[in-house]
Amino acid sequence: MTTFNELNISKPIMKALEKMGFEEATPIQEQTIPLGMQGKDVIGQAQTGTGKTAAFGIPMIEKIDQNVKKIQGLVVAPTRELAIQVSEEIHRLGKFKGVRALPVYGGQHMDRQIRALKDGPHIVVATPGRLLDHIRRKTINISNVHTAVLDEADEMLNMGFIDDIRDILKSIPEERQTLLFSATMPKEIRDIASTLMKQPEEVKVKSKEMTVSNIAQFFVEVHEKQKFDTLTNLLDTHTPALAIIFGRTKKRVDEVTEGLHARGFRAEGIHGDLTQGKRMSVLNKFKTGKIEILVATDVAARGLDISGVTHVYNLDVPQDPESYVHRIGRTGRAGKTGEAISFITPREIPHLHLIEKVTKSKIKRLQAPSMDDARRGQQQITVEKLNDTINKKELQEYRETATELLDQYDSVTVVSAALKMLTKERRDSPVTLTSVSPVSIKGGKGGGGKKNYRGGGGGGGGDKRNNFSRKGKPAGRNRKFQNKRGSSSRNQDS
Ligand SMILES: Nc1ncnc2c1ncn2[C@@H]1O[C@H](COP(=O)(O)OP(=O)(O)OP(=O)(O)O)[C@@H](O)[C@H]1O
Ligand SMILES: [Mg+2]
Repeated sequence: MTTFNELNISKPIMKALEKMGFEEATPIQEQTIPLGMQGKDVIGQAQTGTGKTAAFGIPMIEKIDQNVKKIQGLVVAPTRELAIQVSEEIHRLGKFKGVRALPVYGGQHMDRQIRALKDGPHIVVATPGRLLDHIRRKTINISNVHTAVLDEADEMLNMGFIDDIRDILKSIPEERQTLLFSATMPKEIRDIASTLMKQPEEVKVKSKEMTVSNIAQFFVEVHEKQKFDTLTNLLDTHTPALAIIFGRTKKRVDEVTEGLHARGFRAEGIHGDLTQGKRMSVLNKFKTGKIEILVATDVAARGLDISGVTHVYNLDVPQDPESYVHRIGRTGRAGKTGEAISFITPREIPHLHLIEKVTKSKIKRLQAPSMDDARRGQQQITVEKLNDTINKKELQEYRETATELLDQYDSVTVVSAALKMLTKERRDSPVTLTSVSPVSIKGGKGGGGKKNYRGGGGGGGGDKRNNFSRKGKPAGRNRKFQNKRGSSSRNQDS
């Protein structure tokens, strides 16, 4: 157990860490912050939700001279939402040092971005495409950058951004420090990545599994045509506080969202075809609990840190094991628990075994719940509400009417009627989704570079200890904490 004090972190950042409620460093932080502060290039791999952002953020902020109004640190991340989130975390960490971070991403007005860039941020957190745009138009000056970070490096290289990343890094002085982080780092990608770095130190937090142990992993075997009914039965049985449902395509996400509305769920979809404004508003609604279900493509699979996500459903099994690791990693973060349930069609069972083998984790079979199970799940919520009301003991003014009712009917009838009134009635509107074809092992990713999984790809670091301690921040489901985070986080885009 290492406290941040022992890592020689400066006073203003210590103050920020205290404010954020971080008490001890996580294993990846403990191992990479000292290397980062020595100026070394680092490849850092650790499981999802174990604090990699602060692991690269802290050393980067330490090196910033806040009196120099030039971009000195650059973080590149694969999606817009992630760029915003990382920028916010850096803002929180660097606040007392006076370090300013700016997210720069596509879908935002160029003019506004250019103005914000002229304002002299110390750190820019960008998506690769938009950053290159600025570099080519000479509307960004990154010639003073001394620290560059590739967050979710494997994903960016996987997506074919390698040339873009090379071009970006070419615009930065060669004597820079380069940090590269992800929960997954297949060997091929690690080899490519290391060509961008100088004798990188590799830190892989040791663990048997690629996934954190606080995510309970299940699968249901289900035919394509039954997926939607099984999904709503599961939702009614599990009654998640916040759930993310991953679908394979944008169309799939739209159809599932519509279907969920038809059955009375508060759900919204997020994918790459939506306007940036819509993407942000959907995510904000989810973060603040205004909707309980986020239906998403893989655009939401990497890095997003939404506190209070209790369940992840893979309505369609992900194409590769890395994607599985990241998707399910949207729950079970910062030491909290979560559940991940993957829908597997009979033909996809071999693919499931491949995922188990590569991630070295056991995915347990779950019996698909029946309509009756779902109904009981919903009634259970009502019973909990009733229990709460009984415990509050503010029932005096209802007693007389209650007694009158009990003179007329037997008690089971009265309670049944009350339960019926209070329970969300299932709407069984028929929903038909357009079928997606099963994933096959040979399929690879969009026909592109097949990976050799035999080597095990490397277990994302795991902390057996998982000893997150966050002062005053309760663990487990907690909407209040969620709301607090959601509203306190500064959105520099608006
Ligand atoms: N030392 C710490 N103590 C308590 N909480 C922490 C600590 N470090 C990070 N956290 C919190 O843990 C959560 C997960 O952190 P972060 O998003 O950096 O994980 P990650 O390792 O980057 O995950 P992913 O692989 O999904 O991107 C965040 O809410 C973060 O604020
Ligand atoms: Mg991350």
